[in-house]
Order: sequence, then C-alpha cells, then structure tokens
Amino acid sequence: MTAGTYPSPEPVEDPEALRADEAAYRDLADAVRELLDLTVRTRVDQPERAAVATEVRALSARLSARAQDGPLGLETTSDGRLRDHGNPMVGMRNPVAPPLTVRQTGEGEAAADPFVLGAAYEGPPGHVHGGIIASVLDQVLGTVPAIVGRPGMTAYLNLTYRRPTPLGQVSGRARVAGTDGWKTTVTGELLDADGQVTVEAEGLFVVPRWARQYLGTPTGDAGDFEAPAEAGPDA
Ligand SMILES: CCCCCCCCCC(=O)SCCNC(=O)CCNC(=O)[C@H](O)C(C)(C)COP(=O)(O)OP(=O)(O)OC[C@H]1O[C@@H](n2cnc3c(N)ncnc32)[C@H](O)[C@@H]1OP(=O)(O)O
Repeated sequence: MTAGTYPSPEPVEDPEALRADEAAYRDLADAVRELLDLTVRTRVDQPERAAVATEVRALSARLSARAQDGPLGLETTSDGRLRDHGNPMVGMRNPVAPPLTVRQTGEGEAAADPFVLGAAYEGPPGHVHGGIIASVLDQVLGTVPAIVGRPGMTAYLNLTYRRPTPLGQVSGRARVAGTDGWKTTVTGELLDADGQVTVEAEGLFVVPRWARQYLGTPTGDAGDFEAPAEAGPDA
C-alpha cells in the first residue's frame, strides 16, 4: 500500500494494449521463474553453468537498458485498476512469486487457488521453508481485510506449524474472525496436495493511520461501513 505516492509511470489508455503489455510482463516472469527453478536443480557440468551465467548476465544488461529506479509500489492505470506487480507472492512481474492467485470465496473469505511450490522454496528436505509459508499466509490472510473494505498492514501473524508441508501443490484459505474499528482479525490455513491442513494462522491487520482518511468510518462490522466521504474519527 502507498498513500497514492506511486502514480503509474506509464498509464495505458488502450485496454487491448494494456492486456498485451501485461501478458508480456507475465511471460517474462514465467520464463525467469523457470530459470530460477532450473538454477536450483541443474546438474549440467561446470563449463556449461559458466556459459549460462554469461548469457544470463547479457540478458540482464538488455533489461537494464530501461529500468525503474527502486520498487514498483502500487500503480494505478487509466483503466482504474490498482497494480502491485512487484509483490513477491502475487505480483505478475515478479519471478520470485510462486505466483499465488487469491480470490474472494464468500463474504469475508478468500482462498489461494492450488499452486506449486518447487525446489526453490525448499526448507527441510522435500518440504516447504517455514518463512515461505509465512509469506504465503500473510498474503492470503492479508487479502481478507481488503475484501471487507479495511485493507490493513500486518500487525502480527501467528503461525502454528502442525505438520511439515511437502513441496508440490498447496493451497490456502482465510476468513474474518473479528473486526474492531480499524482492526481486522483473520484466521486461515495452508493445505497440502491431499487437502490436509499443515499450518494454521491468525493475523491482525490494521489500517494505518495515514490510510484512514481514504476509507469510511468503521462501524465494527465487516463489510458494513459508511461511505468514504470523511476521515475516520482518529485518522
Ligand atoms: C490489496 C491489499 C492486499 C494486501 C495483502 C498484503 C499482505 C501483506 C501485508 C504485509 O506484509 S504488511 C508488511 C508487514 N507489516 C508492517 O510492516 C506493519 C508495521 N507496523 C505498522 O505500520 C503499524 O504498527 C501499524 C500500521 C500496524 C499500526 O500503526 P498505526 O499507527 O497505524 O496504529 P496504532 O499504533 O494506533 O494501532 C492501531 C490499533 O491497532 C492495535 N495494534 C497495533 N499493533 C498491534 C499488535 N501488534 N498487536 C495488537 N494490537 C496492535 C493498537 O493497539 C491500536 O488498537 P486500538 O485502536 O484499539 O487502540
């Protein structure tokens, strides 16, 4: 989130052009993600690895011919969408992102469609790194307050790792557990390919003071808030 300090450097007026532009960014990230995975898993011999490293550096030089200074932030486009393309969990431009697709599944509920965590996300042998799991659940749980109109920053995220999560297909889900003004408590789980819960999470998401003026006054009930005409009581 930003306070509107990251206007799009390249607003696109033509929706077709925007779609094509975004598809090309997504394709580049997909290709580099494949490279990341194979960089971890490759067993080609040393001279071949050295040759590939030289080629990859040449490709980086091509991309740096025109690159933004610093992070992407949250961009707005002329089609009215917000874009967090650099996000390391869902960002379409980010090859580090698995990527996750988090969707609203009901009132105050969200879920991450099944996605694959491969060799690049390994912690314990054959299993997902605990910090990666925290990132995934931060994103899945963090989407829920946004769905109910209270997009907040993570104040805390408590995780209970019930069992190791095998690498491969995983999914996630989350829902509102309670709201209190600018604060939303969310619970959620990570599930393995068999649908077994491996990790449980509870997070508190708080609309930061600087963002409250852009939202309506909270009434305390998720999804039930006043129009964003005026700042909240303690903004
Ligand atoms: C489309 C969007 C999708 C988003 C998905 C994103 C998922 C990823 C989210 C992140 O990763 S965010 C990055 C990690 N989090 C941070 O960097 C947050 C750092 N902390 C802060 O910026 C501030 O501490 C915070 C915004 C959480 C609160 O600061 P504020 O100055 O805005 O509010 P304040 O300190 O007055 O606290 C507001 C309320 O929250 C309570 N609170 C804050 N931190 C708490 C805490 N840790 N535990 C319990 N309560 C807490 C605080 O007591 C108070 O309660 P009351 O209103 O009832 O008095």
